[in-house]
Amino acid sequence: MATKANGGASSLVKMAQTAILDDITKSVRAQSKSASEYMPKPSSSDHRLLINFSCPAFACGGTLQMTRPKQGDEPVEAKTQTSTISSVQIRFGDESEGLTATLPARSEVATRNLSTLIETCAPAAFGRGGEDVFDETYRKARKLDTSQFATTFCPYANGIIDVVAQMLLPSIAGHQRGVKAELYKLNVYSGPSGKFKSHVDTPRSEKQFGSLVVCLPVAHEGGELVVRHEKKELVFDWSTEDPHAEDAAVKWAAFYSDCEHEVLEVTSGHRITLTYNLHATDGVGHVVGNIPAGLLDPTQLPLYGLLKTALETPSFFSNGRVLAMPTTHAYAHTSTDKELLRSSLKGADMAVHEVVSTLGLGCKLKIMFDVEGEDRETDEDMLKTYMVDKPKEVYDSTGAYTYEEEGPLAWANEEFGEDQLPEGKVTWVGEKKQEALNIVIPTYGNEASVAFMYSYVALMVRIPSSAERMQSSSQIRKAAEEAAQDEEPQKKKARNGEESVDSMFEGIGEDMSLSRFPNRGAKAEE
Ligand SMILES: O=C(O)CCC(=O)C(=O)O
Ligand SMILES: [Fe+2]
Repeated sequence: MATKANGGASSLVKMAQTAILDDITKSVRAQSKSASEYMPKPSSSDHRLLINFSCPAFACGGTLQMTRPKQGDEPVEAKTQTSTISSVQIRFGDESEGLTATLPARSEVATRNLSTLIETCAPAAFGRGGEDVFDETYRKARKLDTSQFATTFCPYANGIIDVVAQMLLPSIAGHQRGVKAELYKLNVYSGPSGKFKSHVDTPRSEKQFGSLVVCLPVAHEGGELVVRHEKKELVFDWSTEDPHAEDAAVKWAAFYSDCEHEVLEVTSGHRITLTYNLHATDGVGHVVGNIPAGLLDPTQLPLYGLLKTALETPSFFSNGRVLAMPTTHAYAHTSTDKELLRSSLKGADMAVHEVVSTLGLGCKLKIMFDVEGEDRETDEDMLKTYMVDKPKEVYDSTGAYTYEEEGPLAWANEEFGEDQLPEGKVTWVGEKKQEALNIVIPTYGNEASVAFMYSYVALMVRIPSSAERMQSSSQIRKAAEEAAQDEEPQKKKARNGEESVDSMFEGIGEDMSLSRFPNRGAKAEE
């Protein structure tokens, strides 16, 4: 009997545990959502970067503790696990008579300047039906535009942006998207009755995915920020009685653009916030082809001068050539990728790509891989290096080779001898650093189609014949000027990525990027 009773009790315990675990699982699932739903509509060029995101929450927030100023020789306690900040300064006012409000306001002057800052702010409007509206029953606040103030507060320097990037824009396939925070307003909600009723922020760019609110250390009561998403609600209560106290802090919250949010009534004091628009960027590691015009000047890279001089020399491959340049880095891709991500080229490989693009030369990426085979003539074992455009042409969904020798492969041979490539049109530049890598890393359980592998790549650069070069040297100059000055990166990318038919690339790849040289396929334009 006793045993039975115990057994009953333990199974009840088990049932309870299972129920709790179920609840936890449901709650985690409910918090998890495809970030693509929060992202702007993908453009054709970057849609592959948006798939498979998952995000843990619709909002996140935290605290930056204020450090007390040191008293005399007093050592400051090292709080290695806590983010700290000593003060936030806001400079405002006319150029000739600008003032600085230092927060927390710990002196008489600072308190006076804080009052002047608040008085300087103008009533804040909100958008209704496409118009700016002033209606204090809906929004009672004052604001300064970014043209009217500057601040020492930097959400990058204190790590907030890193946290936001990781929480709200997790990486896919090793591609971490970057976050650009654009300072938008300084807002003051004063008690009694400062507020901003439920609204959704107006996105200010296609890539805006969220907003960041930073609450400065100024005494106030009330004014909770409530962020809602699908019947869930997060409340950020930043009221603080005494910003001089030990626990004075800067508080922050970030949330997705589609989240409805409101600022509840401030009952006393002043709730002062900095707001930022958060935009997704391609992030470090994915800038090639998307570099804003002028930010990187490829004509300053040593390779530019060398290659330009070579192109101006008539005897340099006078009949035209393809230069095959093995990359110095290996690149990740899945076994089913349709193409390699040009934008992820890095270091020297990125430099080569940018230089040849600026010089108007077509540039194609090909995956290299080695296969053990037999020399047909001597029957000897040998390692053959093949090249292929699309990973899916050579790997099956488990990451294993499925190539066919008669397929879309170009044989480069183990010595990288130029004669082995179709019609002797290719010259290898530099050395293949090591055997092609094929590291398969199963990323999501046994779903082999998303396995990753790293491959060395060859940058295939098209050198036009000297006749073509002569004809177009003025165009090269123009192209270089455009790239250095005002050409839209998208335009440049579109041109480099466009497909064309080029006899020089027959057997090497059917979709060689378009170059700026006129003697190309029908799509050439300049
Ligand atoms: O100050 C806040 O907490 C949020 C303000 C806000 O929602 C806005 O400025 O759009
Ligand atoms: Fe808002």
